[in-house]
Amino acid sequence: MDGLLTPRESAKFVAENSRDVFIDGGGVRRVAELLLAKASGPELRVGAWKALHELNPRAADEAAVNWVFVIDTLNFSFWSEHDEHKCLVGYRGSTYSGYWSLCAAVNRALDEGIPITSASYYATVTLDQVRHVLRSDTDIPMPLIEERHRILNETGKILLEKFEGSFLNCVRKSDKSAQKLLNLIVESFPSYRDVTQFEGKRISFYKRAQILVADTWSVLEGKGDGCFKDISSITMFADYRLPQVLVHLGALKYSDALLEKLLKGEMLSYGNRQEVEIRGCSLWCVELVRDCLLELMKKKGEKTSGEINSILLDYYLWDYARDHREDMKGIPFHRTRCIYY
Ligand SMILES: Nc1nc2c(c(CN[C@H]3C=C[C@H](O)[C@@H]3O)cn2[C@@H]2O[C@H](COP(=O)(O)O)[C@@H](O)[C@H]2O)c(=O)[nH]1
Repeated sequence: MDGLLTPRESAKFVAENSRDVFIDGGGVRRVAELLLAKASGPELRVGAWKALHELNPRAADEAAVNWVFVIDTLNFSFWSEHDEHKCLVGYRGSTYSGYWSLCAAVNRALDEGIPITSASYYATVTLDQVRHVLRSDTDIPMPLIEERHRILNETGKILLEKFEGSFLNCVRKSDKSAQKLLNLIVESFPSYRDVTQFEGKRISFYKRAQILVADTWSVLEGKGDGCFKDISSITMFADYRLPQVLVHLGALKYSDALLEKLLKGEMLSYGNRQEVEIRGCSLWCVELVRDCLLELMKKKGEKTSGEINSILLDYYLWDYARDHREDMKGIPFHRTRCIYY
């Protein structure tokens, strides 16, 4: 698309023109120092994706890649009106909420013999079948079920038409370039086109397309088809959890007016100026944290097993948000109901 800024360019432009969201330099450094202590630990490496998360596939084969594809095709909008009443999915003795409830539901379906990760199935799956696959153990269903059904049909049909029904074929058309794969995803699959306007410019965050590239890199353990030479060009994923944890850690600040609005639980529509500022400043904030962390590591002479990139920082901060839900209760996340994040 002509004149469309990349996610990194978009984030920089938004951060430079933001009125209600601010990056705090001291907070950025404190987050970098928090991460420095973890730099040589088990979390900040590609293997953590499997080691730390029991629902993620163990394998690095075609089926695992197609699991990632259907998960990230549905990886959006899990928040509920009231946090105490939400969709929950019980699976193999544990109960999962939010993003993990999606993974649990998909794994439960596979255990039940429902081929939910096969394009030939979800290209024509019915709404009732999707309701069954994503069913909640509470009376609160997973949000946007109808949209999830529409997107499954749309995406499945395209995967069959263009990539013989397997996302691995799409990966193999990317010449092991993360950026080529990112562009192939947004050109081929409409629901991944996370683009909007800000101050008269066309901007992109591509949250689900970027996390799809990242999760493909992770499930393939950064090897073989997943050995993307430019994986570090992928930025963090502009969702609704990262801004919350960045505010909690003091790296991001909201104006009083915006904070008041979020504390009241007011919805922000997709593409609204304040919603764009939250997403853009969060993305740019993580880029600054990464730069600061790499600087600190150089000074300290810290060596790590692989390159620290924005994906690994994002994964760590997202997991941190999950593990510190109680501590973060006073910090509101922004409520946007959409299919993009
Ligand atoms: N920025 C960022 N956003 C992420 C993820 C993930 C899942 N990735 C994990 C899976 C394997 C890896 O090890 C990652 O740890 C989901 N989301 C987004 O969060 C929101 C759901 O939040 P909650 O309601 O609390 O479950 C929703 O917008 C969803 O799209 C991430 O990693 N980064």
